[in-house]
Amino acid sequence: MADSGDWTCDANDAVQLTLIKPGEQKPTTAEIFHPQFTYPIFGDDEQIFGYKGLIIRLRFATHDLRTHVHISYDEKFKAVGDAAAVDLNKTLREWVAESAFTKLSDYENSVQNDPKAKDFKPPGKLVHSYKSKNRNYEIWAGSLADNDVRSLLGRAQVFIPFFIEGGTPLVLDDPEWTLERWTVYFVYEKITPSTPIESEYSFVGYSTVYRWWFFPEQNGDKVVKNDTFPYPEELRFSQLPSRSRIAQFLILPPHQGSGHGSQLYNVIHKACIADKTVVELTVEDPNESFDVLRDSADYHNLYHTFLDEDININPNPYPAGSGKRRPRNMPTSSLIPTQKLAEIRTKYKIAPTQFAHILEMYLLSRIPPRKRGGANMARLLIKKHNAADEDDRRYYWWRMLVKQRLYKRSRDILIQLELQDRIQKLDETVTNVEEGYDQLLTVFDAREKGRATFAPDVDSDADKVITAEGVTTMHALRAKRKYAIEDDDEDEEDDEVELIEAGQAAKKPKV
Ligand SMILES: CC(=O)SCCNC(=O)CCNC(=O)[C@H](O)C(C)(C)COP(=O)(O)OP(=O)(O)OC[C@H]1O[C@@H](n2cnc3c(N)ncnc32)[C@H](O)[C@@H]1OP(=O)(O)O
Repeated sequence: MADSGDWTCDANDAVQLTLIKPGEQKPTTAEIFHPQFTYPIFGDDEQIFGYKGLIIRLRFATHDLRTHVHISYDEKFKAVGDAAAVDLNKTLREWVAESAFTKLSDYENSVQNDPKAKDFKPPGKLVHSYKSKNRNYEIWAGSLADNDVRSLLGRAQVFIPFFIEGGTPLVLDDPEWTLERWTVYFVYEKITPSTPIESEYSFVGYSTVYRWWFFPEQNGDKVVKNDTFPYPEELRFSQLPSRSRIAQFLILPPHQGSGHGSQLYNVIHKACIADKTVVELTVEDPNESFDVLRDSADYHNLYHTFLDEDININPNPYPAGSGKRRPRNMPTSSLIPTQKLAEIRTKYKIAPTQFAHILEMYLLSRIPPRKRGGANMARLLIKKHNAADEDDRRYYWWRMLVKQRLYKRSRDILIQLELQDRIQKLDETVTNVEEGYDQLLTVFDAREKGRATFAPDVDSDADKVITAEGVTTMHALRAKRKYAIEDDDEDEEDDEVELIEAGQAAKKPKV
């Protein structure tokens, strides 16, 4: 039997994703890129056995994403006993629609001579237009109950196993009342066609958002009603109070890092704010890159409101003459304007934990860096809220506020620790949180000083940031980013928060 190493190839290299459009004589390649993951399709090792020179090319038409699968190789392993080459057609059929397994010439012909392409418009309604790097983009949105939205999403979902870790494609043949809960946003570049038959639209990315039942807080007595079930026709699930929940969010690799993710997130966020039935925007199992995008967008959206409302930590929360001894309870509502903050959160429809992160980041930004942590810490440990300098006191209270939130969310874990260990664990975690915020703030504040818009201005070179160490890039800062706490703002009640060791990055697999 041949050495298996010779017959095994890296699935991420073997799979090529290609966007194609009509050319002079035959279709040409607009973009070509490789997947980030293939483990859902080919297994954890992301290896394919049984081929030499294997190329699995998935072609997508730039406008409507009609798909084609083409497999080519130099040699295929002849089965010996149980050892046989992976059955690629069978494996891929679980992920790609049957219509993609046609003759290449038929597929190319359908792209090259599609009479509808030149009039193609993305399904749904145009909800936003913007420019990035002097190119024009549009965001369209439609209900999943719309056939055209559903069929385009069906094709776009092929990208999920390749780019969204743990993501699963949506079931598209659910009953209409449940499809109505979903809105799909498509991002397209609007191009100038180079041939008369080419479409003006070229796919960039998409997101799916669904309405998630929100149980309103009951004031007073709860009343059990004897209403009829099923509910009357007029009661639409799409009109009941709900949270909006982002489920899938993808910008294709050739377009990443150009601000499209931020534009798309802001459009979804604005739609939530405008919709009276939506209480808040939440996200299903965000990954770390999505968290950065969301933190960045939410920080910039809230920054000016916090500034206008002069949100800051009150360095003197205790009434004058109350003595040196600190009362047992945290004076939270004297430290920060809790009522006003609750109003801001409700207005912007940001989920509680996410709002707390942004607020903590903002409050930290109001304390001069030289007053935070480091050499100052030893003095602060002794002086605490009695420190002479008000920024020292603010920093002390900032740490206490973060500890308070962490403690509330991690109480079940923390109470199992000895008091000293508990204190130490909380302290380490706050330091870790602060470090993560600090790195983000370097970038966010640099951007705020330069410009400040609701929707991010994506035309300038925001990737370069000046820090104490000189000019660095977003990428370098991102690499240093730490997630100190694993938490999920959407499931406040039953969520277990894990305090993790400093320097350990939390990964949240999507399930
Ligand atoms: C709910 C979910 O589906 S979670 C899964 C999210 N999707 C994926 O991970 C699929 C693959 N990746 C992507 O689709 C994209 O890279 C996204 C959606 C994560 C980001 O979209 P982009 O268009 O590249 O983001 P955009 O250029 O708008 O940048 C937004 C911010 O996030 C930061 N960012 C972008 N990509 C990354 C990344 N890979 N890691 C960390 N930060 C990132 C940017 O620096 C930027 O910060 P700034 O606003 O302060 O400048």
